[in-house]
Amino acid sequence: MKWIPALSKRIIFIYFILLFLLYLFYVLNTCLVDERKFSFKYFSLRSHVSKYQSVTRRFAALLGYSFDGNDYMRLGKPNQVLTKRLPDALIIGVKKCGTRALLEFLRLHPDVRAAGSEVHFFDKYYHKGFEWYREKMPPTLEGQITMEKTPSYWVTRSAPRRVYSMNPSVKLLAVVRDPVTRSISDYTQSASKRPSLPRFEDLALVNSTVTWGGPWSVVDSSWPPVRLGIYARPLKRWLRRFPRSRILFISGERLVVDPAAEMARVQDFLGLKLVITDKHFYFNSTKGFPCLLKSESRSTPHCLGKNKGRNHPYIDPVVIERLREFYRPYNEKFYELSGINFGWP
Ligand SMILES: Nc1ncnc2c1ncn2[C@@H]1O[C@H](COP(=O)(O)OS(=O)(=O)O)[C@@H](OP(=O)(O)O)[C@H]1O
Repeated sequence: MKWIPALSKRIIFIYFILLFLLYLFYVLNTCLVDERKFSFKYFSLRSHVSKYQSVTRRFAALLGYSFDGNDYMRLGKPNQVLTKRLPDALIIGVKKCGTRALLEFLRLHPDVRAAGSEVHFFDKYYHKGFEWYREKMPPTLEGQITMEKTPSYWVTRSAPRRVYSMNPSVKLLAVVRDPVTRSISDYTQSASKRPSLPRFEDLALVNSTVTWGGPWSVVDSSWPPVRLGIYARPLKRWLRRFPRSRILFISGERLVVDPAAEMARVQDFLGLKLVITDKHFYFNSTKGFPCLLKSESRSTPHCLGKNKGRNHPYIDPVVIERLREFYRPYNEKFYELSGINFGWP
């Protein structure tokens, strides 16, 4: 080996050291990406698995990784671990009351991460299990709140029990709105998909025969757009599982008129620092709704989609009045149960 000059020897030595370090990096990386693969590939012994799991987990923790049941996840900065978690808070309803607006506004907060689309776990996919549900959640850092919104939870009979079994201290948010406007909004959505739908007036009232006065029309409380506005019934079910202090009621009307004030209540309820303020909103007079100056995904001003804030059809005032009379006792009951008088006409 004398023929190799001293400098070249040093270069070859450094080259092998680098090669070894590269190999070490590869092995560690493999073990961080899939610890089972690591254990079987390098030791082929089942008994080694748990031992190496704990070793690799400890090592991963040192590097700022964490194991979420499937993968090791990490953020660029050390000690910041991204993990998918079950929700800490849920927007449980009510359909057509402003649930999307609430979620989009909440997403402006750096400490909130939310699933983009409705997950429907507690109503449709409960049989898939909590691991399935967790997979649907966005990865969060420790201290961040995981959320999702599915308005149909509000009226799903089994939802309160199921949500309770996931986490009895979960925080619940319910947006509510004048049930008459809500019913028209609900109808407008259906009519936009089915233009041949009968008039609102024809669906909201149903003929009933009373012995002393001939045919008479009454409010059809079984028609879903009407039925969903009876907020007191589902609330009773939620209150059987959760104390009232765990449910925040948000006014759909105030969310439009003064979004910053309503969002201040929401942030306080969720234990978040006040970040979302009036600086985030502007009123778009063409749309007739508050829109966002910027958001997590877009740096330019934008409104919610065109399916939010639709023009409602003209409804016969007589039918509106009939609906108001119909809802009045239910609204009173709802004010009593929620502890808030929403002042709906
Ligand atoms: N900022 C802003 N922009 C647009 N729309 C807003 C906003 N804030 C509240 N709203 C009201 O939200 C209504 C839709 O409610 P949801 O999002 O709960 O509907 S859904 O249940 O998810 O289909 C929607 O109902 P319609 O007006 O009937 O479309 C709006 O009145």
